[in-house]
Amino acid sequence: MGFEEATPIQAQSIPVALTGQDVLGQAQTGTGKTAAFGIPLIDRTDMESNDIQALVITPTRELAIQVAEELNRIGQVKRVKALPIYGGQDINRQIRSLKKKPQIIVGTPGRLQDHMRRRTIRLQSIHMVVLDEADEMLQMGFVEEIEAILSEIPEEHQTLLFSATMPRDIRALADKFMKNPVEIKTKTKEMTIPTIEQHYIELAGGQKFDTMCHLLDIDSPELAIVFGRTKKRVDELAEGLNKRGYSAEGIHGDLSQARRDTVIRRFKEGTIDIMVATDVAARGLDISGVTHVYNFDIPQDPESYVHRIGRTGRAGKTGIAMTLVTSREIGLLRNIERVTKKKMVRKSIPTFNEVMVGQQKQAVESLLTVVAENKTRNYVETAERLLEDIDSVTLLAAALKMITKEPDTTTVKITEDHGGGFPRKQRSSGDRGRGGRNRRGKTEFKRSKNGKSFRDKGKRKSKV
Ligand SMILES: Nc1ncnc2c1ncn2[C@@H]1O[C@H](COP(=O)(O)OP(=O)(O)OP(=O)(O)O)[C@@H](O)[C@H]1O
Ligand SMILES: [Mg+2]
Repeated sequence: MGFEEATPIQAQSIPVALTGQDVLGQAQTGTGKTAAFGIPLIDRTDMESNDIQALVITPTRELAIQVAEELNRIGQVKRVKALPIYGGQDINRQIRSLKKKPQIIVGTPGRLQDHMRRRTIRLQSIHMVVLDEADEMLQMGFVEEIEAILSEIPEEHQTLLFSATMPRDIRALADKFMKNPVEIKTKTKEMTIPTIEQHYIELAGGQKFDTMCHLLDIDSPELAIVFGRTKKRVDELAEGLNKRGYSAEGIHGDLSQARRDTVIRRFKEGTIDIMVATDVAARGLDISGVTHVYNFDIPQDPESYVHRIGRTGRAGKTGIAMTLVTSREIGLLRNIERVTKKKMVRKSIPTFNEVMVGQQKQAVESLLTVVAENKTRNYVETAERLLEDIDSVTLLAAALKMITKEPDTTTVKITEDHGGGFPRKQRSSGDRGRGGRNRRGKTEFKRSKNGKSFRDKGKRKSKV
């Protein structure tokens, strides 16, 4: 895979996990936790057996796909097969793939339970379980589902639990699901990666959109993720950015899985360079080339912040994170700083002049590239003729004006947002917050005509 040395979390976890002990592993975003649990999983897979031997549970579908891909890369030589099983994908197709005897399943809780109910997945031979982003699954209220899944797994199994954040209540989960876990924490003062520059701008809600555009103009990110608080805002933001001439697409839990897959693919290939997302894309996603993360809306809790900005600055790369915050939300920002033990640098709203400077810089770069290509012969005669009447500075300035993208002022309306202010856990059940994920629990339990539960479907939809 081209890795030259193990990252600290890998160096510390792999030997312990290889002995079969339970591991509770915490290390910053982008430091290779997937391989930290993936290498022991692959190593401890018995190729003589045709059974499913390991189960990885992830909070989102995209993460299930990505983790399965990474496990397949790690297991390539040994020929270990990992299969992602997630909601929104044709279940019959998954049933067919399950018949091909993968040794490892990577799944989201809801769909895993679907397969358990249909008896299309056998968990009786599993001896390794990984909870990736364990604290998020706890936060999303997946504990019951995970318990139900684990109850079908033989008592004798190893559990590996990983995340970049381990809030205190994760202990309860660890106590519930693990046996004397070895706790491995890579030593760092700050919870965030030092190579990510962290900035914030304090502004009024109504200034956010223009400011966002100006930042994009100045920074000209290679790939950027813009996080919005709700699905509706993500839709409006993506649409607004397109109106202003940026190539952006939104991703959130109300879109079809096919659409979500398309957005991720187009973002990875660089067909679009801005992905606007809810927290559905905050965890675990490893997309190279993400140079900037913008929190159009400040996240509700510090963990969410850590994971969101961790989509940049991965595997030793640098990154820039910018958070837009209104004055009434400044408390949330200070709380994030306190928990991450890292101060964000305050920036001011970019001025028109700064935007112009940024845009002109890009225009000059394009111009100089053309100069370097040395293919302007066909234009020389015209240029010389023009220079007879107009002085060179005026002429060049006019050409620059033509190729410079001046700030676009197309009117864009983003619905005012009154949602911020409380951490997720404290919010009331009517709050739309993170896609209504807290509207969960038994009250939503419904039965369809054929007796199958719709509950998971509804829950899953609202969560991821
Ligand atoms: N030993 C290594 N050397 C170099 N790169 C590595 C190494 N191990 C993993 N990577 C790469 O680093 C990137 C980040 O890894 P990974 O996604 O596992 O991070 P993570 O710790 O799980 O992050 P997050 O907390 O965001 O989920 C991946 O592209 C991975 O292939
Ligand atoms: Mg990860």
